[in-house]
Amino acid sequence: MKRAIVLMNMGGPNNLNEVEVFLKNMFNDKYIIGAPQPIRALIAKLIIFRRLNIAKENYRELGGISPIVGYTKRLVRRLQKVVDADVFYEMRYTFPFAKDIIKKVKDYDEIYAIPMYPHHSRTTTLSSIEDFISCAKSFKIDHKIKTIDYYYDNLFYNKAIVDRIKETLKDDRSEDFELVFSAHGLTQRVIDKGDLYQKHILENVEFVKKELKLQNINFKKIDVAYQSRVGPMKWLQPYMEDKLKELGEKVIIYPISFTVDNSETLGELVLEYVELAKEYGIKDYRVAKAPNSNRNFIIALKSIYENLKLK
Ligand SMILES: C=CC1=C(C)c2cc3[nH]c(cc4nc(cc5[nH]c(cc1n2)c(C)c5CCC(=O)O)C(CCC(=O)O)=C4C)c(C)c3C=C
Ligand SMILES: [Fe+2]
Ligand SMILES: [Fe+2]
Repeated sequence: MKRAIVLMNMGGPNNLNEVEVFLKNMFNDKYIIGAPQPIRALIAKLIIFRRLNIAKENYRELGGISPIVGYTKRLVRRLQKVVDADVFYEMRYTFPFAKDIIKKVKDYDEIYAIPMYPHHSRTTTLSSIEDFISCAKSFKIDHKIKTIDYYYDNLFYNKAIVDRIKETLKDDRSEDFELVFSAHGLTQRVIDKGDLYQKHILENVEFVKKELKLQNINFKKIDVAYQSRVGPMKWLQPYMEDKLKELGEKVIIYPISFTVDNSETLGELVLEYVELAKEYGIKDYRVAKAPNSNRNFIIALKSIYENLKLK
């Protein structure tokens, strides 16, 4: 029996020339911009016109490549060591696309497509799964695919988060710090139409709180805020920019939407918001790493795969 695991993520530019392709593919996704064609293509053009140079500058500061690429490749190598399947990754908006990986795995007996999104959203999980399955259909192998909608309730995934928070705290007293879970934002409109993302984020926070309590780690205060707002629409609130104003002198931010570090974590949270934090009088501002190749996260992915095998 030949099995393949395919980790599915959003992607990020592999070099500065790919920034435009990344944004173009993202904003032409009907799950990201809800408007019908040709209005969607027009909106996409407009956003790219306004955003391309800012985005390029952000990626230049990160070394000309999205951090998502390296962290994903490393995760693939680490997972490969503990499973009886060949591990691949594919990206929704940048190379390697679903079609590139489907070509490699088409002769496998079973294909386990695991989203790198722990929370369900139509804009991320559904978009990736639908794209992967539709591509598999064109190769007549869609019946081989098993997938999962969300796993924010997985114990080992939550333990990985607590590991990262502890690493960020180092030997300092948790009671002196405020912990803020930063989630990637989404327009309020998408949520009002029934998207599960915010519900899953808030439930995830409760799972982490439970694990923190079990490990006897108590923070001064625990909060949730939303980052990465783009455009004039109303997004999920509170916005991270506003939340930072309310905080005390010692803060740990945990990037809860992500399983691997990317431009939103190492760029926006680490490089951009640190400036705002200084301005608002935060003296000790720390950002936790995403799970990446954390031991407990590898166990989580392995357990998701093993459970899917039984289905
Ligand atoms: C309408 C716009 C966007 C929606 C909706 C959205 C949802 C969403 N995105 C992620 C995860 C990531 N987003 C990343 C980058 C990014 N996202 C948007 C816009 C929307 N995201 C933009 C314009 C960008 C590019 C960066 C910028 O110009 O500011 C990334 C990082 C990719 C990388 O290169 O490292 C991730 C990851 C989630 C989880 C989500 C909804 C749940
Ligand atoms: Fe995004
Ligand atoms: Fe952003």
